[in-house]
Amino acid sequence: MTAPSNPPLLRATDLRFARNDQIVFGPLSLAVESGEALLIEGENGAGKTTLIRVLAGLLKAQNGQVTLNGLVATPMLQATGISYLGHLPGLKADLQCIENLEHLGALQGHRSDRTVMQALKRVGLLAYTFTPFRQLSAGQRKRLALARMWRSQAPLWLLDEPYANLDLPGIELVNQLIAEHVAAGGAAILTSHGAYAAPPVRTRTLHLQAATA
Ligand SMILES: Nc1ncnc2c1ncn2[C@@H]1O[C@H](COP(=O)(O)OP(=O)(O)OP(=O)(O)O)[C@@H](O)[C@H]1O
Repeated sequence: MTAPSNPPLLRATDLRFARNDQIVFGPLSLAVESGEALLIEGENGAGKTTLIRVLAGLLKAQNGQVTLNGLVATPMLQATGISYLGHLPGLKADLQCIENLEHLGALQGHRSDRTVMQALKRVGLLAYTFTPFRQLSAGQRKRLALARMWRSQAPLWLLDEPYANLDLPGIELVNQLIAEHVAAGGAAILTSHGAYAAPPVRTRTLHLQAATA
């Protein structure tokens, strides 16, 4: 008798999303398991952001189902199981870097073994600890969003264009963070409009093509 295998961290089945009767993607199915990454590729407008927002529970698909660890996704399961890094980083313009991480950690929970200062150091922002978010460059903002994700307890990371605005060390940082997270049993789904970077881990690729109405 074979041992039952664990369900994937996330499985999407027959997902289809349309706006005003115009299909954006689908129906499509995908899964990501503990210990791997899934790269969603596609040109501008192919629907990558839309798909990742559906997976995060920020948009509702017309058809299909998303499960997390075999359970139908609910807002509660998505809030605890998923850490989402989107184009808008969800950080407060008037708060300092340290205040932003403290605020979000208190609100969303955080790993007890990762302090705010460790997170700022990890992403190369120690010198900006007391700088208000609004004064950060685009790449520094992305780094702060990565610091929030690094402290998160969620096993599944959803990263929308994580390499955008980052210099080469920043791209390497994203890859290292994903590699460590995946090696520790987590999983990551990330989007990219070009295959100019990919995490150095077991990675599956899904190619999205803009749907023609
Ligand atoms: N709020 C919106 N209202 C109407 N249409 C939208 C909205 N957001 C996106 N779209 C459309 O949905 C399609 C998919 O957009 P999406 O942002 O998911 O693409 P993408 O693959 O992430 O593109 P990019 O690589 O440029 O970020 C595009 O045709 C876009 O114009």
